[in-house]
Amino acid sequence: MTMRLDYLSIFPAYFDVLDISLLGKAAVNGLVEVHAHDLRDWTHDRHRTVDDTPCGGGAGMVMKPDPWGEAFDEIIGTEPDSSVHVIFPSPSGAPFTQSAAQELSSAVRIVFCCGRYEGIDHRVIDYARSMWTVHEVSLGDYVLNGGEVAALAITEAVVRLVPGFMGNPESLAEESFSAGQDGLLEYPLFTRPVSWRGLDVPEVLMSGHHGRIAKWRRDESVRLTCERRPDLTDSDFGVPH
Ligand SMILES: CN1CCN(Cc2ccc(Cn3ccc4ccc(-c5n[nH]c(N)c5C#N)cc43)cc2)CC1
Repeated sequence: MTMRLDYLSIFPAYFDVLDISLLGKAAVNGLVEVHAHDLRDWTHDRHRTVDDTPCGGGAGMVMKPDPWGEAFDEIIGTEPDSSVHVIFPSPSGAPFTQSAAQELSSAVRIVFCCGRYEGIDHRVIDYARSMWTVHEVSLGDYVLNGGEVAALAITEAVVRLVPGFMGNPESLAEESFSAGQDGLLEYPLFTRPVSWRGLDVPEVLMSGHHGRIAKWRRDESVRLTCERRPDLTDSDFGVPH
């Protein structure tokens, strides 16, 4: 089943990068189909205007609803369809998580609505909710200038989970935030040479003793998680929930 990805933005060139690397290969293999659209193609004035001043006053500009509505009609259609997932990256969105990426990896169609300025007229989101499955998501607690970078990050997190995308699906099982790791951060990784600029690979990893190696890796994951992500640990026992 091919996953269709659409990107609506006033900077559609952001998504040219999706033609390279693994994502480009997935497109070639027919796993994903990528379409980037310039929102200004649905404006009708000489200046191709997409923004206006905020009702009620305030700083900056707000994206007008009209171009979004006309773009939706042409790109998605005018009939409700809950199988279409419409993603609005937003600083006020719910934190995007690995489980959200996992859920979206089985979607047949995802449309990314990349806002700019101070954001998109809220009626656009309300309309989309009346038609499709809408996700207002945030990458994290820092401010970006628009939704494009978030759309690229979410795309990579989702598409790499699509069956057939990753050459070695086993590598997905051992990742941070994936269910199999009990919510722990990944342990430190090493490869050859064994000694590099006076720094050596931990001896246990060269011992060939799989039990000791597994214990060292688990201990390192717990240590790192307690140090860097106490929010993921249970303070009573120092281990993840
Ligand atoms: C009255 N004030 C009240 C505070 N706001 C705050 C504000 C609103 C928009 C923008 C710029 N912008 C426009 C579209 C858009 C989408 C995503 C993101 C985004 N930022 N950080 C993430 N993790 C993001 C994601 N994902 C930013 C975006 C910046 C700051 C301004 C108006």
